[in-house]
Amino acid sequence: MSAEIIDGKAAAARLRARVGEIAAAFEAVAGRKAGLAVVLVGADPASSVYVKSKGKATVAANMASFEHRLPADTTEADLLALVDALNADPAVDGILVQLPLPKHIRESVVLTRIDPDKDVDGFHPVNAGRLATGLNGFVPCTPLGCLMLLEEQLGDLSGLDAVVIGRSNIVGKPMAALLTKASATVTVAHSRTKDLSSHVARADIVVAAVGIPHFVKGEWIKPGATVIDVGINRTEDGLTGDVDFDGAASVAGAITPVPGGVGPMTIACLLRNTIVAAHRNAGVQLGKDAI
Ligand SMILES: Nc1nc2c(c(=O)[nH]1)N[C@@H](CN(C=O)c1ccc(C(=O)N[C@@H](CCC(=O)O)C(=O)O)cc1)CN2
Repeated sequence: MSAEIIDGKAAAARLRARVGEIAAAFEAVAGRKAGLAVVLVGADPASSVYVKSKGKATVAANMASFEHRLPADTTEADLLALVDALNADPAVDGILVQLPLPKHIRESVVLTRIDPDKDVDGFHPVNAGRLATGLNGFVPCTPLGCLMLLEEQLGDLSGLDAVVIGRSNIVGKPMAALLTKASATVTVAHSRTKDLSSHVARADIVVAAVGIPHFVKGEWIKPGATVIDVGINRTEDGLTGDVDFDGAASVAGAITPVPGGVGPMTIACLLRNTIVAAHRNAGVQLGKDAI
């Protein structure tokens, strides 16, 4: 193995600590804690663990956590009523509805009901539009975490060739927008891309977000490239990413592991978005480069 292993756990711990400092200062000025409401419908085991981790991390970062666990047969109307109540609650700066939702609830209807200024997940079309047009809004946590890891690793990304594999609203599309904003030259590849390996072979940065274990082969990677693996696939062999880690690590310059790479950055960036939301909602100034 020649690649440097990018330690997402350590980067996330640093970001969480920084958010905690800013949140303590916010409380002193605003006279209240910043607040994050997390809503879980049903009892999917992985989602349940993520929601618990979010609550713990929120409290550890000096913010208030409001957890709402609803039964799996909750109606869409009842969930929307809860979102309306959270939108109107001045103690709540950020709202997150854990995905996936049960099949009888329309995800897009629920996500577009969240007040865009409390949408710390960055999934509302208003925030997607803000990101696409370079306006200030909330950026989805996983791609924001990937960008932070990339900038920590490489510094300025301008002029670099980047391939994003996957075009979901949650990761692929916002990741491509963030890399474009950082002046990288971006290719968005997906399941219908012809000759994917030739695109990957040109890339200085590869972001894999396809949801297929070991989909990206080591022999596709350009020597010295930086590889960001967003995949979290539960297989018989345990948790694996979308990249053939051993193969890619033997040629890449740097690579994120799974677990311990991008995943921990998702929750750290959620805290980051929440403290930013709190400052905006309370009209308290936050330095441009504070976080
Ligand atoms: N409303 C949202 N729903 C979902 C999101 C999201 O950002 N907003 N992302 C994922 C799940 N997720 C957070 O919600 C999440 C996924 C993974 C991790 C993480 O730290 N993973 C660890 C491994 C942990 C494990 O064993 O499962 C790692 O990669 O090291 C944190 C958060 C879908 N839903």
